Amino acid sequence: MTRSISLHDVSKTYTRGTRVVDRLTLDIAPGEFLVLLGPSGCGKSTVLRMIAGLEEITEGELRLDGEYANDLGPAERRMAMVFQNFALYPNMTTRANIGFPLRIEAPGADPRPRVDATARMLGIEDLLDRYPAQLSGGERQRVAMGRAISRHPSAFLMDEPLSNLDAKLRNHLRAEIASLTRELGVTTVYVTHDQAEAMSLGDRVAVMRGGVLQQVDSPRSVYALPRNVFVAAFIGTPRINLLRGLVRAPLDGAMTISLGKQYLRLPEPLSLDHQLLRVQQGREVIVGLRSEAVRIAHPGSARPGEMPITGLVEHVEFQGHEVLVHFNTGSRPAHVPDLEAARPTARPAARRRRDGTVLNRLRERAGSLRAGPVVVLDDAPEPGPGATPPDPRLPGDLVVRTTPDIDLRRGMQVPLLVDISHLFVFDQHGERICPSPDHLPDLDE
Ligand SMILES: Nc1ncnc2c1ncn2[C@@H]1O[C@H](COP(=O)(O)OP(=O)(O)OP(=O)(O)O)[C@@H](O)[C@H]1O
Repeated sequence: MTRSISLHDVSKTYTRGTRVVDRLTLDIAPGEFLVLLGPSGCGKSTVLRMIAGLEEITEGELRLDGEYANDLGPAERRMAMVFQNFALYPNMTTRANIGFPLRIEAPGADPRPRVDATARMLGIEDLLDRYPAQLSGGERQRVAMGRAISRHPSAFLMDEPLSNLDAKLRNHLRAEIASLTRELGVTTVYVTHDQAEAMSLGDRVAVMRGGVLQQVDSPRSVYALPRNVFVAAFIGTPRINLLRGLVRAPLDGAMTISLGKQYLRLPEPLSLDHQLLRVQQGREVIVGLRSEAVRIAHPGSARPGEMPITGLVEHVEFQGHEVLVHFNTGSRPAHVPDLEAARPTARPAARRRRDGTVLNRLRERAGSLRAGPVVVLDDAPEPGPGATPPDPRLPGDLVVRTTPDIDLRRGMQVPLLVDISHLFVFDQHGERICPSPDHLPDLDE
């Protein structure tokens, strides 16, 4: 009943010739809950609509249970879609709304038993005689879910189904959706731009940027082993700290990563990961530090693997159960484009001219939107004297989470310990190099 969904090299080009989904390959197992996650406009809904049959696939293949399915009509796919705007018929009661797809599917058959069973499952039996206008947002969404479930579909396709609801209700329904889909064991593809929602719901999370799949993995893996800085920055709250660093690996001294005025000394003996960093000697890299990698403490209390730096308090964000402290450590933050926007920013004209190979020209002509490297450090402008930071709302270069009992004020110089075992290093293009990727880098490169 429930089915596997495979997309192989699937692209979508709308009439204007822009590729909004670019060579996406994804295998979704029967009964799996897969979340498509990414910023607004990155192509998530388009992927969902191609799976549903509501949008034609420009290139590539869709397979349902291994069978070629590009040309199947939406009804033949036996999938149910739930949208954010619920789309209930206003002139029908809850009973009629839930029973509607059943009446279309099997005219003449009595939909009551299935409608009643569905309403029982969702706890909405007492709402069966009400019209949508007489229901709250959460109740309407439950009815919409009921309509999707009653047909016993082979897959659920959900497009931001909770985004119109308030935070409390969203959390509640999120838990309901998770347990319901698990109970039914139906393959589910769920679209959201909310990383917390993706992490709490998905068996796996597929992160997209500019129409291109960046990584598909378990929530734990996308958090702990993000493939690139985009994934690292998109997932996790507070957002990972990304600092520009320089690897120094003298033959006769300790290996360090300098962060502007300070440096992190890598503990000896060097781990295999850190030994591999030697090839980056003299190159700029991006250091990623999640909030659990840094704590406020004196060097004397350092545990093995923790290295000291200091930070100047620039801003203290009180959040009740915790405090986020924004420090200035004298390093330069690395900025990741596209985190909120749809498309990778266009590269500067001068650089485009230099890259004018036949392949690149052909690619451009084909209207390809294949998202390029996430960050190219040597393209980033050097801030001149007196230059304003790119995001004036976020002072400091390092945000550290702490308990509310520590009294910190702007202007204080504070000792910090960095846990090197939680250190991420990304190369100039934003690809993760430490912890090392599965495939070791080509040292001759
Ligand atoms: N019918 C269409 N014709 C032309 N362009 C379209 C069409 N539908 C979507 N697009 C464009 O395709 C890109 C991807 O849109 P899509 O709705 O798939 O993104 P999304 O990631 O789901 O965004 P959101 O979270 O805002 O819904 C966007 O740039 C959008 O403007």
